[in-house]
Amino acid sequence: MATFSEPVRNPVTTHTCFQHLPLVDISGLYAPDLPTRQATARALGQAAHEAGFLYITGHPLQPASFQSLVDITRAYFSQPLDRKMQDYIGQSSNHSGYVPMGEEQFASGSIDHKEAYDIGYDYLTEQGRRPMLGATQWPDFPGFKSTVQAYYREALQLGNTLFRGFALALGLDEDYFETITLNPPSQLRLIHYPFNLAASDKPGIGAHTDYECFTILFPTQDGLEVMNGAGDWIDAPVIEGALVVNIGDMMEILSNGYFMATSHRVRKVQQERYSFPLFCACDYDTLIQPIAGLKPHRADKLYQPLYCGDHLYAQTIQTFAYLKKRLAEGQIRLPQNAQALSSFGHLTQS
Ligand SMILES: O=C(O)CCC(=O)C(=O)O
Ligand SMILES: [Fe+2]
Repeated sequence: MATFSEPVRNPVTTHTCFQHLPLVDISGLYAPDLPTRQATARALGQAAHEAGFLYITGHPLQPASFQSLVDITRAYFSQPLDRKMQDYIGQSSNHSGYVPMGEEQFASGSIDHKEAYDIGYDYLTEQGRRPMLGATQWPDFPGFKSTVQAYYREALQLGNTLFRGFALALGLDEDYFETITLNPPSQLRLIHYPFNLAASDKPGIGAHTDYECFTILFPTQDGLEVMNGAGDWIDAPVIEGALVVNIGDMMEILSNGYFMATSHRVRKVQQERYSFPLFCACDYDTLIQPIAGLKPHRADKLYQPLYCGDHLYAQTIQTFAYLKKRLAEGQIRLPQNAQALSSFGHLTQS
């Protein structure tokens, strides 16, 4: 296994030393009776507590939606770079568009060997637009918008069901998250890790936690690695038809450490690889702090309240080259309470 320069691991973790990710059939979250939904939520909650990462089956997304998404993404990325740069994310008003290789850098400073297209919530109302919430920059590419938007909507619906499951798992009202997930700045990324025969020890994507509440990930190839409670990297291979769900920074705060943002990275594999994370956030102005009544699970952490959109924006400013440049030139500022990269989960910056 390749060794990359790693941040320091925080020894306090709720995670077990799992050797594979747990798998939860979530079909019970769609059951008409509450006891079945509660039992499924308990399984979801246990997996999220002990591993922070799990496979889900029994979700309503269909193979045809996955296939259409992969086909249109492959077609889009096969265009020449100068064509894709016409959709460059740095020219959008709300952080959506094409992300060339090297644009995004995580804490280790290493370059990721990937390109991406970031899709936002496509918030078309004038009022309430923010740096990470507005009209998505769509490329002029036949079939792209309709296909990607259809997947986005299905996956966001699934996210709403998972929010209900997490609410039950935390002992809250099932609809606890409903009023704070009306127009969330939830991003869908289309990621392409190009074929590379010599790809042995390069990071496809460096170690990090996701910033939002949780992520719903559809990967087409192996390569994902997840850190367990012992600090070991565990392979999360593709399971046909299953999606991967993982806990992000904001769910760690909301749950008072019961769920922990979980570090992961992608090993560069020789095969061409696509992956599609949908990062499920709360509304932009939601104050993210431990939910009243939830007891603390991490003695080492006193969570500072922060606004959902501000946290996303702060982390994005610190990782995207075009925003780092604007910050250095004084055109933009970090939001108040901005956290350093890698402030959550069991990896913290040295
Ligand atoms: O490509 C993957 O499987 C994971 C991508 C990821 O972790 C991310 O974009 O945050
Ligand atoms: Fe991630």
